[in-house]
Amino acid sequence: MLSGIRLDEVRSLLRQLHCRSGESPVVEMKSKFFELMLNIMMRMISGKRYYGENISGREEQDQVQRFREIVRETFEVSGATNVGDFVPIVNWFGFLNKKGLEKRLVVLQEKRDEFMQALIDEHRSVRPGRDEDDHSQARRKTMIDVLLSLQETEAEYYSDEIIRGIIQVMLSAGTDTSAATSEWALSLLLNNPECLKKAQAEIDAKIGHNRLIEESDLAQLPYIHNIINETLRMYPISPVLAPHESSEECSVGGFRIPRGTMLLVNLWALHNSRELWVEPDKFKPERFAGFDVERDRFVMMPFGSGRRGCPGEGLAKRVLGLVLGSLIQCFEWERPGEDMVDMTEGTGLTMPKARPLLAKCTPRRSMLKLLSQI
Ligand code: HEM
Repeated sequence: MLSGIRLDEVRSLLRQLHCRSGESPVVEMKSKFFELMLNIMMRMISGKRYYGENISGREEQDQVQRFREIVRETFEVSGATNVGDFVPIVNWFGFLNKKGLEKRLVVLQEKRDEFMQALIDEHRSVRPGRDEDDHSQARRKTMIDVLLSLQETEAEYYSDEIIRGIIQVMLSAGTDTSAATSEWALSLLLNNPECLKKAQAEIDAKIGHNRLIEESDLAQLPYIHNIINETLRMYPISPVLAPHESSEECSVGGFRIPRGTMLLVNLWALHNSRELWVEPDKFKPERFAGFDVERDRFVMMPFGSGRRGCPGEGLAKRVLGLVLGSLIQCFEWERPGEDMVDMTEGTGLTMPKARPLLAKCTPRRSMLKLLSQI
């Protein structure tokens, strides 16, 4: 669903990277991935893009500025881990600080609500015409349109408040996560050029140079999947998953867990354990060739597991495959100098790289004709 939007946005990134003639070949990729994921998500939600080309008009510019401001503040506030959430006694000492953060969150939530409500109202006033044929309706239908149709039949559940909540959770859980994973993956490939060559060879053999990769090609590109899995194993975006709470008293690994206890799963330790993985600190996408999703379910779970596992897993894997596959198909990627890419982990809501990735990007000769046509 909405795969045309994802393809269009990835092609816009390819165009940007190609049309840099005269500029340095070294590109800062962190912001490129983040803006790409935000554009993909907002176009699927509302049909609008807020970064890059094709943004014109005074009113549109104002809306863009407001959206970017909200995004900046959201990630700034959510990146500020509040230690008191995990160790409540700290709140006794940092009471004033906590109040300050809470106040910022309340003000930010008001701004977000106002922005999202305006989008919902706009969609409500221009619903896809009932006299349009099925094909053009499907083309124009955004997630807000779908949620508003559900509101017509299940008004109590699909209230505007719930729709605003769904938009917000998709933006905060579904953009930074995919952007950061793309950045870790490309960084790992720059440090392991033999894996990059192998991925390129797979794409050349299965897709060739006469057309660009599409999502439907991903099933034929197992090595790209292996790269994504290996990246998520080594650099899981939520290293301790989201905090869970026992709804009943239970037992975990022989320990009695009272009802209402916060439980953090140390995913990073599981993914990097020497007992479970051979040479866990080495980037070896090949290790996933014989991976059995069912058998190895609790050894590798970058998207969590069970009822509260990530509902965006399928979408994330499709987007990551399309983005990485397209970048590898169209460009040669190298480190800007002799030094290895610094893989130090930073702090934040989703585990970011401490230093944004700089990469040398040159269009592949065999892809120049196609790149000049997009
Ligand atoms: C590489 C990309 C992504 C990774 C690694 C990831 C990972 C995770 C993890 C680890 C959790 C917590 C699961 C748990 O505690 O058991 C989670 C929750 C969630 N994710 Fe993702 N995610 C990604 C992309 C997405 C996308 C694209 C969306 C939406 C379109 C999304 C929506 C959500 C939501 C709504 C939750 C909360 C689920 C709940 O609490 O019931 N995620 N994700």
